[in-house]
Amino acid sequence: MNTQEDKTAGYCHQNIMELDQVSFSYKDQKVITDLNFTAKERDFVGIIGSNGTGKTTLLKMIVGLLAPSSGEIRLFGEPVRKFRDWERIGYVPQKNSFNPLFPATVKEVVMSGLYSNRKVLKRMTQGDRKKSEDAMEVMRITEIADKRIGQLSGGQQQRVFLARALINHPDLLILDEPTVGIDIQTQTDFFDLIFHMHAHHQMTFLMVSHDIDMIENYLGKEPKDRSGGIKFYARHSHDPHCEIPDLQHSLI
Ligand SMILES: Nc1ncnc2c1ncn2[C@@H]1O[C@H](COP(=O)(O)OP(=O)(O)OP(=O)(O)O)[C@@H](O)[C@H]1O
Repeated sequence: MNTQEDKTAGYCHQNIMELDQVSFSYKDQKVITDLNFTAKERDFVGIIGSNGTGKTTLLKMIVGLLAPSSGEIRLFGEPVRKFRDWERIGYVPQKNSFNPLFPATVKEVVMSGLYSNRKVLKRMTQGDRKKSEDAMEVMRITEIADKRIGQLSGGQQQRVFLARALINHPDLLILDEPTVGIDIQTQTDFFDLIFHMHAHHQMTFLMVSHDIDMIENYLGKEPKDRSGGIKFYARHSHDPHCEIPDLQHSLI
């Protein structure tokens, strides 16, 4: 018989992202072969591998930008090709960089996260504005909200993309080498912030990184799984009551 604690633990450990015998080829070049892995709710998964092992390709498949050649990927239990609940997912792709002449402001880029992934533009509500203000405050970009994105430094731009990914309070945050081109202090602040979010929020993270020291410090020295050239490091955060503080909590 299940105790209340078992039920709570089950609720906190749902499968968020499953790779089931996933393979991928670009034309004749086989990049990923029979990959299996499951990320559970509140896992922080670090994905490590040499250049060209297919990490970015894997993330693109997970967010539905590429389809596997064979096998299946499931998000929240549903095959990606049928998945429609994209607001539950935040994605920060690799090496975002804007043409300096790109006219959008920081605020506009952050707010565009509300309409990501196939959602038709609609009128801005008071609630939307509040979400945007919260996300900018968490990423400490409120002061530069009216600046043009193309005029910011690489580190500031990265914070803007993170705010954009966070605006819908995603259950799953997917980051592709988020600290490339960012100075050491900003990298440290960034990792402190996302590790804090992992520890205190009901969020799951998938992060590709070449920063093996940072991965090992937070996720341990032994990968949970490996396949081809890709290693998956993982750490689970879990409190017995599965409480969800609001996003502003991350400021503290
Ligand atoms: N659009 C594409 N068309 C053809 N081949 C591609 C394409 N994108 C990537 N590749 C090839 O697929 C392989 C895997 O690329 P991918 O970018 O997924 O690797 P990665 O592990 O993310 O590498 P890195 O650590 O350098 O970012 C590489 O050999 C790359 O050249």
